Amino acid sequence: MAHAIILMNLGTPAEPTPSAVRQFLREFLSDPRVVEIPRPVWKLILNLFVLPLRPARIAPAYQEIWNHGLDGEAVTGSPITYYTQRQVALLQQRFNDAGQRASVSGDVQKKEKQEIIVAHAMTYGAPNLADTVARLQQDGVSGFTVLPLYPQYSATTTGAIYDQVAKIIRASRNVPDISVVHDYWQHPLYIEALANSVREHRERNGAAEKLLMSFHGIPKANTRKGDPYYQQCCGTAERLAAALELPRDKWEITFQSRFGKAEWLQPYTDKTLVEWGQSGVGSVDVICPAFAADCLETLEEIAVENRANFIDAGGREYRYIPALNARIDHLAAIEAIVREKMPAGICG
Ligand SMILES: C=CC1=C(C)c2cc3[nH]c(cc4nc(cc5[nH]c(cc1n2)c(C)c5CCC(=O)O)C(CCC(=O)O)=C4C)c(C)c3C=C
Ligand SMILES: [Fe+2]
Ligand SMILES: [Fe+2]
Repeated sequence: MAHAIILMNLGTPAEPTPSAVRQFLREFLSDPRVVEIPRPVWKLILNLFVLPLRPARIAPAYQEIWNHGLDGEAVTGSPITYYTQRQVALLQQRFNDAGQRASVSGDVQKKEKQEIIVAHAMTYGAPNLADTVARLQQDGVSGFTVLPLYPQYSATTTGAIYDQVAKIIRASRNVPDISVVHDYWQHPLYIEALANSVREHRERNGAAEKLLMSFHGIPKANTRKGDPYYQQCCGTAERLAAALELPRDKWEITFQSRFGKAEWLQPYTDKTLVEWGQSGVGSVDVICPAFAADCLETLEEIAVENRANFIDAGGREYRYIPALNARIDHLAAIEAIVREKMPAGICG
């Protein structure tokens, strides 16, 4: 008997080409969890405007981040996949080491010990969750703990993963023993890892005048309808600021990656940086706590596009603090979050 931990993130195109980006966006943007516009209207917009035009515009940005790492990391392929695979390998190692320690100390009888297998899946693109679960079942896995790598719950991200789990359950006669972590926006080890990353960054570069915490946005209407994402982002930001003992005028929370014409969560990251540059803020550190791995939205939109927004508006120094990626304290947080969700009695 074995138990599997599946780390999930959003996904990415198979290649940085317009046709692969189109294929990825078609799957992603067809999910009613992501875009809530009535289906017939959205289908028209998607097929007439978004899919014919956006891939050619976005593919060059994907080309820039492909094989691109921060701090000298030798990233291959799309960074989000690379870092998720690193997280899988390091988490597997942690469970193997813990299992070995338990065997040596005699805590676990050999016959009781369950093998823990760590894998990853992407909500869109490859590898998908259904194929991953089926493959693991063939390898003898009977129980699953799914960790959406989204610290803050949103129906657009974590909700979409619950849908995919529900689909697997609906299609099963002997339904798998499967549980999903709902959120971890206030987990002390997650907050500690974020705070450590800011502290280390400041030790190397000095502290900027302001710390900007930029979260991926969602439409404002989703919050009005009950999506807790906004409140959870604010909760993470306040806890991070408290851990760093930052006075309120030294940090700000903003929302990035607006898509379409509707109003999204505010303040917007790009507008804030322009305002700061124009109003004499000289230096800014930017962290993106909602992203467990660096990806297009951090490496391009934050580290490149928004740097230009700030500098062009008069800002002097702009520093992006990398996502938690494969940091040891991030893996410690992930391990703790998963262990808290795993059924009692499973050890590894
Ligand atoms: C259309 C609406 C979108 C919503 C709602 C949305 C929410 C959301 N997304 C992430 C995390 C990521 N998004 C990424 C890329 C991306 N996101 C959207 C749109 C929405 N996201 C698009 C169209 C794209 C693709 C790029 C583009 O065309 O602009 C990624 C990066 C993937 C990669 O390949 O690197 C991540 C990660 C969160 C956390 C979130 C809501 C909380
Ligand atoms: Fe997104
Ligand atoms: Fe974006």
